[in-house]
Amino acid sequence: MGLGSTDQKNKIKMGLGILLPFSKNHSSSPFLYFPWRPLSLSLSRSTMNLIKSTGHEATSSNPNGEGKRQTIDLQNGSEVVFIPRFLSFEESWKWFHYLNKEIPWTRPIIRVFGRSCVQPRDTCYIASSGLPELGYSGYQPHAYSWDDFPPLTDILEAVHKTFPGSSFNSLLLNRYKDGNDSVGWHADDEKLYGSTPEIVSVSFGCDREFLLRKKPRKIPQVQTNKRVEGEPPIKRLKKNNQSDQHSFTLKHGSILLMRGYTQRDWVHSVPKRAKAEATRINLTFRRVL
Ligand SMILES: O=C(O)CCC(=O)C(=O)O
Ligand SMILES: [Fe+2]
Repeated sequence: MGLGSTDQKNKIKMGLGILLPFSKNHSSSPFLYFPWRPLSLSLSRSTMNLIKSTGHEATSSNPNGEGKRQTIDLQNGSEVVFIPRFLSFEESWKWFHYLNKEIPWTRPIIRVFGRSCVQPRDTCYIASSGLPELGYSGYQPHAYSWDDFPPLTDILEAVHKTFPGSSFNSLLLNRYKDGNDSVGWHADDEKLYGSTPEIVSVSFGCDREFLLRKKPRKIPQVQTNKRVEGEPPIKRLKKNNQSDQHSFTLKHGSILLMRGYTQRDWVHSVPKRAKAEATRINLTFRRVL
């Protein structure tokens, strides 16, 4: 069932709202959703402490610059940038409907901890020609061409404008049908992205929580009396503290960038959420070296 129906849209957790007919300029969606509640960014307190607001984002699609750009310093060369309203609601719905309908979504079989299972979300992969092939969890997605989906070059351009110096050449798309779909803890640390990849994530549809957690670091055991002479020190996992985890609510039209050593030192996930009853579509832009 598409998201064009009133029932489905009412399920989307963006606050209560009213549905108004779309103006004649907007062909792809019959409705425009107006939230009565302003968008708010939900972050953990530890994340709030680290946030530096660096001004308002004013793009052609968002001329009022309503979404504040927030830079979260994760320390040791890792950083996240979050812009809650990268695209307007209206424009984001157009993207949602286009992607939901036009992308050839598949739900592949992947291998996790040595077992085969159905990936708990739909996916599709687009890449510039001539790049090395992507593979993850024993799955090698077919690489579609950007020319197969011409509108996507518009959003790619907007992403490049928002993050000057970025130059993405591939896109992994995810579709979470409802709160039962998810992505488990992982880092996008495949060799083909290099040691400090920039990964940009644009979200459409249902709000979902995005979690970041520092990878546990092995430190030498300090209690030397437990050591057996001649053997290397026992390693134990350092306990994470509050600043080692962050939570973002990725709302319709938001954008999140991870950069620096975030993929080396942190893992991220979009966990299952019983309350998420509608579909979310996510675009992750990457640069294959
Ligand atoms: O859906 C998201 O926001 C994250 C997706 C993700 O982590 C990935 O595709 O590697
Ligand atoms: Fe990821």
